[in-house]
Amino acid sequence: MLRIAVPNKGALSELAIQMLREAGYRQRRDARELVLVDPENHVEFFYLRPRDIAVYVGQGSLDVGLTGRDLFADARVDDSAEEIMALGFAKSTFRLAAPVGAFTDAEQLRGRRIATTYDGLLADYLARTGLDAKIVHLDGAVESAVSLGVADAIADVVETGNTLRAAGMETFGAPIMESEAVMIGRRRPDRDRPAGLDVLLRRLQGVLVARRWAMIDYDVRRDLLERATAATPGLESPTVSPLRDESMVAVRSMVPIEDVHRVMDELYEIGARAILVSEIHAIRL
Ligand SMILES: Nc1ncnc2c1ncn2[C@@H]1O[C@H](COP(=O)(O)OP(=O)(O)OP(=O)(O)O)[C@@H](O)[C@H]1O
Ligand SMILES: O=P(O)(O)OC[C@H]1O[C@H](OP(=O)(O)OP(=O)(O)O)[C@H](O)[C@@H]1O
Ligand SMILES: [Mg+2]
Repeated sequence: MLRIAVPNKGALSELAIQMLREAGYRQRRDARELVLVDPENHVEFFYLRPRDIAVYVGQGSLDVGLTGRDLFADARVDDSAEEIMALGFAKSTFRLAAPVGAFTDAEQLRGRRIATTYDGLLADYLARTGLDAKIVHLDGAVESAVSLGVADAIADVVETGNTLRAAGMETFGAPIMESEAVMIGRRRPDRDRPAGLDVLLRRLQGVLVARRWAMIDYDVRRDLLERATAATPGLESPTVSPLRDESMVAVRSMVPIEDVHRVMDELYEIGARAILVSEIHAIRL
């Protein structure tokens, strides 16, 4: 049975569980459940602290796990585990920040104190850039570290920047890491690939595509077909079906969700009518 680690709380947990549900797996209903077996799919889910997931996968206790790229880097288990798929949610950047106006460049942190909950990630960054600074480890709410005098700057997760702004802080220097939820797995030869892993990855890939694409249908005059299908090339090639009115055809194609309205406008201009867009629930490419 494939053993999969899933975040049990925090920013990743609900979205990870939702994605696994969309991929057709059973998920726990009660937040106190620590283990859940999905016998039909031959997988077993272990609900663990997001920070610990890389440790379990790195040690080989579990086959794969959903975690954040930043948490994975922070755990420093790169020699035994690797990122196998980016999952497209919980996107954030890991950045340096300080009270507005305090610093403009990372170089200015030489000899200063930086507070973070991601010591490993920060230490690797400091080593990589040859910056000699002191790391102050905290457990959370690092935005208060500077005003309370335990650090000169912080290194933390930034999404909207609202938390920083509310604390009177700003980012400076280049981002240390672009993060998002990822699937990690133990490094091992292909022949030792655990059963069920390929199915899991194909299903998750399907969810990612279904989230990015919609289905578009429309009717158009045959003589306008070339122009219309140029606007809706789809993933492979649009389906064109005859209509009872032989001067017309029906077209069905996939279209990126962010382009839906622009494409509908374009099709209407070309002369297509009865343009309808529907959601894709699941897909296997
Ligand atoms: N506001 C956010 N937007 C997007 N991703 C986020 C956000 N906050 C945290 N994350 C991501 O979630 C993961 C860790 O967050 P989570 O809240 O689960 O842990 P934590 O904050 O370290 O722990 P805790 O909240 O229990 O102290 C990281 O991968 C991080 O990049
Ligand atoms: O840029 P923003 O959109 O404001 O998001 C970033 C904030 O979100 C996370 O905090 P979380 O809510 O997990 O609280 P925590 O400090 O307890 O981890 C992170 O640690 C930042 O503080
Ligand atoms: Mg948090």
